[in-house]
Amino acid sequence: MRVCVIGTGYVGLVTGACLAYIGHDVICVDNNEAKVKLMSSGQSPIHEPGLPEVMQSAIAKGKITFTTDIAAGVTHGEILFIAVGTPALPDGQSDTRYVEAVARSIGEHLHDGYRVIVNKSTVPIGSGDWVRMIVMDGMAAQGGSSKAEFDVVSNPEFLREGVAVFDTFNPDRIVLGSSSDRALKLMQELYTNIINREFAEDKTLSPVPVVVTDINSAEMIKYAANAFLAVKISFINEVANVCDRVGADVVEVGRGIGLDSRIGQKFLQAGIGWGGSCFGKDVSALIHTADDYGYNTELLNACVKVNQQQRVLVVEKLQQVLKILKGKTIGLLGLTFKPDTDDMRDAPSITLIDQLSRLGAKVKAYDPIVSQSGMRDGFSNVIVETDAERLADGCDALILVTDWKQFKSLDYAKMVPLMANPVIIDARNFLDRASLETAGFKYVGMGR
Ligand SMILES: NC(=O)c1ccc[n+]([C@@H]2O[C@H](COP(=O)([O-])OP(=O)(O)OC[C@H]3O[C@@H](n4cnc5c(N)ncnc54)[C@H](O)[C@@H]3O)[C@@H](O)[C@H]2O)c1
Ligand SMILES: O=c1ccn([C@@H]2O[C@H](COP(=O)(O)OP(=O)(O)O[C@H]3O[C@H](CO)[C@@H](O)[C@H](O)[C@H]3O)[C@@H](O)[C@H]2O)c(=O)[nH]1
Repeated sequence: MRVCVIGTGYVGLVTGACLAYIGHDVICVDNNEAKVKLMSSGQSPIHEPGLPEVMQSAIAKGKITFTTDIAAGVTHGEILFIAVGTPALPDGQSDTRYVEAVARSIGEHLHDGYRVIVNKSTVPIGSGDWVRMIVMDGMAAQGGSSKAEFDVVSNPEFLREGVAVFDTFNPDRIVLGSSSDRALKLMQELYTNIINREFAEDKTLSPVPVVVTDINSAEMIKYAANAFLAVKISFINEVANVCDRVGADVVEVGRGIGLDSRIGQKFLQAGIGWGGSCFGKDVSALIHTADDYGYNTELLNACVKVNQQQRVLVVEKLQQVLKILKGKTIGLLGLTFKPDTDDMRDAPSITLIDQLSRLGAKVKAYDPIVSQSGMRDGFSNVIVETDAERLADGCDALILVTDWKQFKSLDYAKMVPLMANPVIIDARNFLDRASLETAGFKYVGMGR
């Protein structure tokens, strides 16, 4: 099928490349010229395992092209995906201005035929009708000459960064929200190979469940899923804080409760709290939507508060060991919000850098992906080292911030003599306490 994906970030590029890989004819549109140039040469502007291979294979087969020309994309696609960012505004509500610009532009370039316009971006509940209205406005701007027809579908995305390609070929479910049978039929056809697990790791599994529902419910499913996961993490972090006080080990507790099939083992890793581009903004947007209707989301407010406290708690643990942080050098192991990505949006490391700098400490960092030049404006005070031993050199403490798997096998014994003070705060409960203590570290975990 002919597909156009508008917005080639973590979601749009992965979606476009994977759909092209399975045989669709895809045009990816982005208004960032430098990105389009890079992608056209087969390179991915983001670090996402497996993505360059999928892109290059699709390019070699002539299944995907990249352009800044939205008119070309809109003319080409039977299915038009909107996959631009919806970041949070300062008051917590979703900033839908990029979606609006794209929807208008689609309308301005829709001249004839039938299209399915898909909201892939995470958009506030009610955006389906709003996008329809904006597209119609764009079409009206053609002066009544447009003969095009279209339907809007909500098809929220559930991929995780770092495993985005895997998640696209092995989804837990596909959600389709629409009142149009015609549009729903085309969407099911688009995803047939994925539904039948033809590109899945385990091809013997039964087909991917497809949740066909109304647009509002589809939009709500996305927010509710992220909110539930954020609450689950805040819950285990709260349990960890009680464990710290009573002398229990939250890792054991998580294992013990997670074996209950009603609870499940996943998302029970206590630590520095959740971060990333989605949980914070999506929970805030849901809180904001509820507030628009006069409803106070007590549980979600608490989930956010626990998460904010959890980041600060790591600094408090450091203060308990070192007492004064002014004049101390602290080394951060990891900068990205999670492993296997280059994404630092709402990363806990940023809060740590702010807090530690405010308290007068010097901050150094080492991350397998983020280099000194990759640090965004405002963080020039952070020295990004090129390996973990250089990081340890002269530090009064290390904080394990991101659970990159290569951090498990660092030569910690070699790092101890390099440090002014061999302290490590394992803010993810990721490392082996016994071997670090044998190496000479004072080990501090989270809730254990
Ligand atoms: N990142 C994730 O893991 C994830 C997962 C599920 C859902 N989502 C949702 O998907 C959406 C996109 O997220 P993302 O992380 O991929 O965003 P992103 O910021 O990485 O990418 C957005 C892209 O859109 C482009 N863009 C902006 N305005 C444009 C325009 N007018 N025309 C063409 N291109 C334009 C930008 O240049 C950028 O490349 C958001 O709503 C997000 O909530 C993200
Ligand atoms: O037990 C856990 C699991 C995760 N995290 C943290 O939670 C955050 C989010 O992790 P994860 O969900 O793996 O990453 P994302 O790529 O942000 O994916 C989430 O956000 C996406 C954007 O909406 C959704 O598509 C995904 O389904 C949803 O998992 C990260 O900071 C993790 O370190 C924990 O602290 N403890």
